[in-house]
Amino acid sequence: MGLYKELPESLTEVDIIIAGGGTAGCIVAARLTDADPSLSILVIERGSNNDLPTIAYPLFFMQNIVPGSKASIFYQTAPEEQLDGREIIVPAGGVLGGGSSINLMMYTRAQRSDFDGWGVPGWSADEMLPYLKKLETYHGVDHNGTHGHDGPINVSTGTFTSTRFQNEFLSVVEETGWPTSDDLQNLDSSNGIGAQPALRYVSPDGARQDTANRYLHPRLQSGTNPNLHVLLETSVIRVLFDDNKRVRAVEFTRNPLYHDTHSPTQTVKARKMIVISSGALGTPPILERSGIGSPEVLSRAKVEVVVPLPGVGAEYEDHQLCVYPYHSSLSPSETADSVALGRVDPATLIQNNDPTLGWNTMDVTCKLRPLADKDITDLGPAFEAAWNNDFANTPDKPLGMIAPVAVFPNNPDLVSEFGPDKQYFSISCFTVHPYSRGHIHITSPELTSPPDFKTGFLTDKNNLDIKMHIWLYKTQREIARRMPLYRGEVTPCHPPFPPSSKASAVHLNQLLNGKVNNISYTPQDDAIIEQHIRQNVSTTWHSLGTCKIGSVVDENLNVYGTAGLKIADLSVLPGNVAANTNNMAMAVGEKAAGVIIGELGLGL
Ligand SMILES: Cc1cc2nc3c(=O)[nH]c(=O)nc-3n(C[C@H](O)[C@H](O)[C@H](O)COP(=O)(O)OP(=O)(O)OC[C@H]3O[C@@H](n4cnc5c(N)ncnc54)[C@H](O)[C@@H]3O)c2cc1C
Repeated sequence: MGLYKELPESLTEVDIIIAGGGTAGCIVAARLTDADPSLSILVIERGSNNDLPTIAYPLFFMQNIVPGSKASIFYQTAPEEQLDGREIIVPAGGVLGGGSSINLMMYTRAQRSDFDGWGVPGWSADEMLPYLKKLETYHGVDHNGTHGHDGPINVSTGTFTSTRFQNEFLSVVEETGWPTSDDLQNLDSSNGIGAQPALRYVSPDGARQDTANRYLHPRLQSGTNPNLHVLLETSVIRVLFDDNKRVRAVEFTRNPLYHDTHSPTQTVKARKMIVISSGALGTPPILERSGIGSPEVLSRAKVEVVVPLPGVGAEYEDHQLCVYPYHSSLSPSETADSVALGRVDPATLIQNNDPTLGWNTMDVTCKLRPLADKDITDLGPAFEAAWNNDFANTPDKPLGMIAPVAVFPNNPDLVSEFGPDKQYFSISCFTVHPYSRGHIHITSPELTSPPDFKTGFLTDKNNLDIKMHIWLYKTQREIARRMPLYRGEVTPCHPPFPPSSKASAVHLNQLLNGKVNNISYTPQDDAIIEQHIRQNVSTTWHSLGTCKIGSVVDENLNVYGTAGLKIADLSVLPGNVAANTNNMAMAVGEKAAGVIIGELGLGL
């Protein structure tokens, strides 16, 4: 099996090197070796194999991002003034399979207008649909043939759903006036706006569907792809070029996280191509260490310029997340609190083959935009102008996504006073087309130097992103209050409204009586919400756009000014998408493989 922790001495040169064995990288490798098994391919992955129990069982997803986990890379920003001076930590996948091995497995697809809005040849919704279908075996209802039925990634409800929680949330969304459907991910139904019962990257028998297990390992194990090689626990430092700026080789070293002794720098040559696939936060540093990037950044970092490309590492985007927990009348068998709050030993669940093991706690997928004009005008003239410009005429463009989870996801100490038998739910809200941008750049040629990273969250000059969050806060809270299982807000995790405010948090013994009226918020309340968001907004782990098509790569993913160098990961997205981003990363992998197969004439 071609899975190594040390490069075999015989392997000094291959046809194609893939720098990063993450979500997209595993797909590129698998599709290329299928197209031509004689092609020698080397994937170099910074992390370990993905054979950990926290990865195998969907329920334990949070364990992959707790501090100290080796399954994630923790990219840390400098203090960000607009976020109350906080240093934000953005985890990304750090094992084989990348984000797909550690993520929350929520299945959503980008909107038709996301693809079409880019205006990039080959990347429209209709042109990308074949790739979206190719990657999946969809176990939901497929009304109009827009889903795939024989791809590697199973999309299903998994082995458990918290049905009462799901039904109550969907009913309130529908009563409020948004559509609900069994499939909002087909690029067209209800313009993709509204809510649906969640599907996940989990097989019907409860296995996580990451791209390492679903694309790469079967080829490594089958014996039919002897020229596919995967080097684990090894970091790519940079790409080396010849005098014509054609790629020649990759420089790499063993990852000190896994190897005690100092490792020398090694190189491996690429005959045909190098594909960088190290993710939106991992790819720009590799390019910059290779001399590709903004001349100012490179000069500060003391790296010689090979190709000046100011777009590298610029324009960092993420979705920006706030999570609001609630007290509930749910029973222990309807939430994941037993695991999250340490009330049950995970080993017991495994021993009992508990159905919740194949669950990710998120039972509804929801993309919302305001129903009433007043909601827009209430957010002020600058927001109204932005809405009219960017949203009003694009009816499938949501303002945000709202994901209810049947668990208390914060520090257990915050709810210990309420006793060991209490159950919670939370509503996660994230903006999907934020206006703010950040950046990631190297600060030296060394792999080990911390990057200059800023998320830039909430830095847009007209405060439009914070307005979206204020709308999301009020909207999700009205939905929560109308669910019969709602029993009030978990106070430390909501804006600290004073007791005199009509918006102050409550803790109830029973559901809200009679007709529930919307809370009316004063300007002081809005200021308190804003401050709370600045103090709490965080990553949705949806990093993208740091090496955009049109700025760093062309539509065939070639890095401008070089030959034989491509990028295949979420750094290439020219704009944001109103979806969780795993689907897009897999689609980029499929698309990149299709382009390379065509260019190299493989499988003809
Ligand atoms: C905690 C978390 C939860 C998420 N939840 C969801 C969800 O529920 N649904 C959803 O759709 N999306 C979710 N996402 C987002 C989604 O998983 C990512 O957008 C997607 O996986 C990114 O794919 P990628 O190929 O661009 O990069 P990645 O999958 O991150 O791949 C990059 C790979 O490169 C490796 N690498 C980095 N630097 C180097 C180097 N120098 N040398 C060698 N290798 C390197 C990394 O270890 C990694 O394996 C989540 C992400 C995270 C982190």
